Amino acid sequence: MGETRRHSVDVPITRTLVALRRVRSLRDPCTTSMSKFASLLDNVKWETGSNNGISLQFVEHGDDPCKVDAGPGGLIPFGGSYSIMEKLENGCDLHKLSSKVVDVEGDASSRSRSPSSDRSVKGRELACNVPSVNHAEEEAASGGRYRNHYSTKLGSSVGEYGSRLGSPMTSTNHSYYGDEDVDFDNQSNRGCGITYCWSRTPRYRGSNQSSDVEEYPLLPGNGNGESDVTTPSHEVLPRSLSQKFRPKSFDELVGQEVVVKCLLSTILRGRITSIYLFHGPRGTGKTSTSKIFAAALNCLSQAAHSRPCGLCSECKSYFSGSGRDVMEIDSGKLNRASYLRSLIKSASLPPVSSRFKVFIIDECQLLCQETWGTLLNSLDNFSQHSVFILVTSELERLPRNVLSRSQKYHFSKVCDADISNKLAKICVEEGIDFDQGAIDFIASKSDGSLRDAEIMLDQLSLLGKRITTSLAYKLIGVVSDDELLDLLDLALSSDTSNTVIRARELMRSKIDPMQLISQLANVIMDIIAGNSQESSSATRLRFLTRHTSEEEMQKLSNALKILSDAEKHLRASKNQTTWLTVALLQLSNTDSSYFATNENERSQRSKDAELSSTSSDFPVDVVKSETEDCQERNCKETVETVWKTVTDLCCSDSLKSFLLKRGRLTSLTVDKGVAIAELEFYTPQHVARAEKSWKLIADSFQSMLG
Ligand SMILES: Nc1ncnc2c1ncn2[C@@H]1O[C@H](COP(=O)(O)OP(=O)(O)OP(=O)(O)O)[C@@H](O)[C@H]1O
Ligand SMILES: [Zn+2]
Repeated sequence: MGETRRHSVDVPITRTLVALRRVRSLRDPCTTSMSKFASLLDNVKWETGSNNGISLQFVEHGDDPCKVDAGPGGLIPFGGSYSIMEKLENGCDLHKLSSKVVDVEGDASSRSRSPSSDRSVKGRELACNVPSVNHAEEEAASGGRYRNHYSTKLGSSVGEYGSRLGSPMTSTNHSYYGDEDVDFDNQSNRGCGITYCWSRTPRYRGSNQSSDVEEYPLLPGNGNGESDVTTPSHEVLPRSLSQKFRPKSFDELVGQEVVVKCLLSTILRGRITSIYLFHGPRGTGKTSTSKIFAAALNCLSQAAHSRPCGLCSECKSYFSGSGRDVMEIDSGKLNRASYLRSLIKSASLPPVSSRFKVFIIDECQLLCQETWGTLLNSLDNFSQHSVFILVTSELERLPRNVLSRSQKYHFSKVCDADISNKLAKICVEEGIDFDQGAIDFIASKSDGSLRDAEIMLDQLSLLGKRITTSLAYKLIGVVSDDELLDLLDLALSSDTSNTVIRARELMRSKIDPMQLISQLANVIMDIIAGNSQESSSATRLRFLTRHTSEEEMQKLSNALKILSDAEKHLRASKNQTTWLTVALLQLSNTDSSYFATNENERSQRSKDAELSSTSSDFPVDVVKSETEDCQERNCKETVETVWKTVTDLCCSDSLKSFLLKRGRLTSLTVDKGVAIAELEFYTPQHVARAEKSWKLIADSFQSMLG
């Protein structure tokens, strides 16, 4: 015991630790939907490394262990009438048209329903505004056909945009889908960043484009000093299912019943306030709702509950993109002083031709403090007819005084069943063949975001085949429930080597550790909650029959605890594959002491960890000295588990029992593909014996670490 020797042996590993890299989780709100599929590519890249190694260090127990260091336009208003747009399309000179636009504006502002001519309107009341257009007549003339038109198209016209039941738009109107293009186009054209909503085309910016907002004041050309630029039109087709199926009426919004009810009631009662704040998770319909609400505010339909009707002149001009009183504001640009000034000026003027001038500020969390301050200070100067709709998915980033002055609407995650229904409808409309299981699976993986679900469906539909569950599994990069249950079964049955083999197989080829852990946790929760009985596969039934006893249920709930603790641990770890494997090997325990919660145990472990951390200098992802977090929790037990696994994996029984009896693992360090294991033995003889078998021991470590 007095003598201490340490031996370091480098053993090449043939592969890198595949799972060191993490694919962003499907549940990560910042994840763009396309990136969810990156795991497929990642796996390809990560198969190639071969220059890694395991280093084993043999140390005899001793008082003085000697250390061996190994290194490791303005609202470019549309001309206001189709005649002008047509002229523009035909190559007419824009500048010559400006006087015509003013004329049109003049007409518009003299209409009896225009609030600009009704300065006595108090508050923001809707009810008294009688449309100058005979709505019933108009409906008879054009709209009566509208719904029928849609229903005849349903399911029959794949690829024909706008063929949507209940939509306020005509099927030939493509503009709705184009608005995202418009924004993009604005940016690429250095435009002012403000667009009319639902516009049909990217905006014409005039011949001398400039990013200076003063050249594109937010003022329409209605005699109030507002700008008069119109745009030529070209059709913009939807680029994705989610663009194509953006809801255009309250009816079409999925899963936001409370919000819809409140907003409809607001419209019915005519109690319109000046700031609305739509917040909630991404892809749940906030932006769509802001547009629908903006349209509804100006809709001329007598039947308030059916606003926006899609048929009146206001709706038509809005949906066609020629409306001038609803503006989408680019939050980034609004931080510019000149741009902000223009907006404030515009908001203080009455609408051009509609009841309300609506400013939709999407991603408003991007506004800086000064911008908020200026906006709020100017509120009193704003027209009674200016309405702001703020949209954000990061409520916590908004100043408190903004929150307190807004009417807030929370958009909740859309439930899986609603998402499934919507996807199924889209498939029927688009003529896409699908398995219900695949649709349900997509819904369950979209974390309440209908947009994410639609994007997944879109991508699967590109394969041109029937959308099956296994196709969905492959594309989304997750493992099937059956595979999960198999793995869980092995882990719960203490089948160490097969657990390790199966887990590594899955993580190598299909899924990253964070995702695997979250899927395992979900499957366990389903089983505990008894949600898994319907349409159970043979594997599931087998699993259920094997794990029904009270003790098994206890194991499952401990497993859940272990996995949830391990997930936190994994987040901070560079070697996720190893630690997930270690966590899996703990699942067969009937107590959840692996990640102990007991304070005494914790502090004892902490001491152990500190002690052991003095025996190595490797500043990396290491059991003993990794992070305070790790030290606090479970270093000792983790090391013990790793050691047990490694010995279990030894192919020689005598070596296995020798290692278990005479030696122990004191630390394991993994850094940049190099693993360093530090072993202790009772006597120099044991060290010598272990040295003779170093290759076998290294092999076991290699199997364990992948
Ligand atoms: N509640 C919903 N009802 C119907 N469609 C929805 C809903 N939520 C999202 N969608 C679909 O997702 C697309 C994007 O929705 P939208 O832009 O309104 O979401 P969002 O909540 O504003 O997202 P973000 O916060 O990322 O801007 C829509 O075009 C639509 O196809
Ligand atoms: Zn209308």
